[in-house]
Amino acid sequence: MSKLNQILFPSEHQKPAVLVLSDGTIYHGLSIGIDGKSVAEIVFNTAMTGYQEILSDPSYAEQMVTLTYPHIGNTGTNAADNESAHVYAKGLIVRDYAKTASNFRNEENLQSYLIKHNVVAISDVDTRALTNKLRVHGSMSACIMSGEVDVDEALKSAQAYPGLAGLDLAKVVSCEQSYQWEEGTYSLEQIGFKQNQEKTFKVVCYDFGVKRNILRILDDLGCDLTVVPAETSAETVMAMKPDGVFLSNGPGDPAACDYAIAACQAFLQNKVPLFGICLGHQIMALALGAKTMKMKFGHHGANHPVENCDNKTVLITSQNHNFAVADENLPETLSITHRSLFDGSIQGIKHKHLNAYGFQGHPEASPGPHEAKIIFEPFIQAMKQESHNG
Ligand SMILES: NC(=O)CC[C@H](N)C(=O)O
Repeated sequence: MSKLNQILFPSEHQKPAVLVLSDGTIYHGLSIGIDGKSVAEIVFNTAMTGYQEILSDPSYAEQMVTLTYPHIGNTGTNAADNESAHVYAKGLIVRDYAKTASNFRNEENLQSYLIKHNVVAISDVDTRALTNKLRVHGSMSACIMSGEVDVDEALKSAQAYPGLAGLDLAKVVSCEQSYQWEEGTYSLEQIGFKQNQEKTFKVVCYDFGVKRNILRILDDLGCDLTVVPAETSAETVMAMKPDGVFLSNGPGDPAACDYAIAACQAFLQNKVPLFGICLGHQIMALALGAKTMKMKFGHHGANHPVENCDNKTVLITSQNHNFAVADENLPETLSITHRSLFDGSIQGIKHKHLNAYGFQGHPEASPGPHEAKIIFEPFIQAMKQESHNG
């Protein structure tokens, strides 16, 4: 098939697909992925761009994503925009799949990308009605079936799915072996990733499902990065003599990651500068004695306003979380640095006496606005200060 045909007619004919929610709601549509069945928790994401980065964000393991932006597929996909080596989302739900991908960076249309990565996906769904339902009722289990469709079986599967609470997925998606990361952020001028030579700090990054753009930003900021598997002990990491430890984003319930909470407590005891993003922030909070809770429908999007509690400035942030640090019984040693302007939930914390910082949103964006990049600064400053102190 010629490239033009591939773009205009991504499949010979479109097969039927169905999305069934655990409350019995049924949406019929068309398959834009593989034939098959997928069962997971369903969430909605309000980002207007970045479907490829969303699909390849490991934090979406065991979730299927409905995108509220109606036209999906218009910019195609490319190798540079993957946030990891796989697609982790367990399904994709869209309103209108764009059969023509038009972008100078396009390498492969979304449908063949989905098929290549074994994703079940459905288009022609009333995603506005679906999102309204999820907002009112909260997250639910759901099943997508495509190709051969059996609504009764889909409903049974959706209702049997237990949900995310209590699930430790960080160690499932984590890397198997440690590795060095040596790549900066993407430069449109260079049409490629920056190669930064100057490395000032040795940082060990716990991979709970890390997004590549976090590593790239840390690389830009002068960090010599060693990425380690989720279950690496604190002793192993301390033996590497890091200037700081970074705790990544990742899927699942933070309270189930007891090994990571224990490692984090050891770093706090040893006064190693710590910085956690999303799951990493939640794990750090748990290590410090805070509690986490499951939210009604979470935060997923690239347009979430977050207030800096000190100076009352607002950041528009990228978000993807279903759990949050609870206000109740927050230890005295922690101060709240940021709150969501949507629902008031805790979005940032710091320890009052140690160099330990957590941010609930995704300051690396990808997709999303870049203004939250300043969130990396306190960690970098803490490592600078520690190296001055000796
Ligand atoms: N993006 C993330 O790191 C998500 C953290 C956690 N799994 C949550 O859903 O809240």
